[in-house]
Amino acid sequence: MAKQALFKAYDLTRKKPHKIPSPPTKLTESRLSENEWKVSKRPEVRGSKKPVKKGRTKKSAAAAVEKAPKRAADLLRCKGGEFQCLHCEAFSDEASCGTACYKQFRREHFPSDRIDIRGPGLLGYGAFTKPGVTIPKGAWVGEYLGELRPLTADTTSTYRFEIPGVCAVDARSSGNWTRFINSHCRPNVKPWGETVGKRHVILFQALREIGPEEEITFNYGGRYFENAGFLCGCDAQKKAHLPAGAKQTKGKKK
Ligand SMILES: C[S@@+](CC[C@H](N)C(=O)[O-])C[C@H]1O[C@@H](n2cnc3c(N)ncnc32)[C@H](O)[C@@H]1O
Repeated sequence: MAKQALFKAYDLTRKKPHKIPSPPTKLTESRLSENEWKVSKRPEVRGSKKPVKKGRTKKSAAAAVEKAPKRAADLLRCKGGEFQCLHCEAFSDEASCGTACYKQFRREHFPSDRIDIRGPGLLGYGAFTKPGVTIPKGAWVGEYLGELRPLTADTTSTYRFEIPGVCAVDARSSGNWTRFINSHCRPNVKPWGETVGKRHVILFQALREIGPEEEITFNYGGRYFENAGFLCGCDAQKKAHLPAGAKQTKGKKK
């Protein structure tokens, strides 16, 4: 896959391709805007909800909310002992599980030479398996990477995924091939929120065997299309339509 081709994108609203300025392929620690975090509510890490103590002044509660994280990557770190690592199956307070688990999981599951980015087509660019590549049912095909942002910041990006209670991963201007996965009403992968090496991750898993040169898709869901203000244009139906499983919201159809 040519490096340049990776970070072209298709803007359906302007109906033309554009290039993304800075494409770090690693989950980024850059662009962590202190101000963005200051105005946001501090993300609440799952399982770490502490009741506000009686007698705590409004001022000190506000100070806790305004403290920005030192590094974006720290946000993904699991706290407490209730998470089980998908790789080593240890619970997160056990010493054996950590960065090594995450690295090993990535090496084992995500060989980089399986995917091509093709397009632009009707839905812009898309992610396809390369000729000769077959992905078995149940395989982990990739991790959704991007900039880590507060849950409350800029919810308009159409490349935004939420890790509930943790933060949002926005692949609008950086990410990996998974940012090119289009939506389909008969998808072949599904996103999961998982824990690998004491880290919150969003992983895609094959729902069935995926053959060579097949487009990789998942169902973005009704809320995505409702927020984005357009209908699903996948080829499961002849006309633009509500995505499979979504309920019609009165007056929203365009
Ligand atoms: C995460 S991006 C996928 C990659 C995008 N096609 C590109 O070229 O960069 C999501 C955007 O792709 C387009 N898209 C993906 N699936 C679609 C679908 N089923 N119907 C309409 N637009 C879709 C929309 O523009 C959407 O905002």
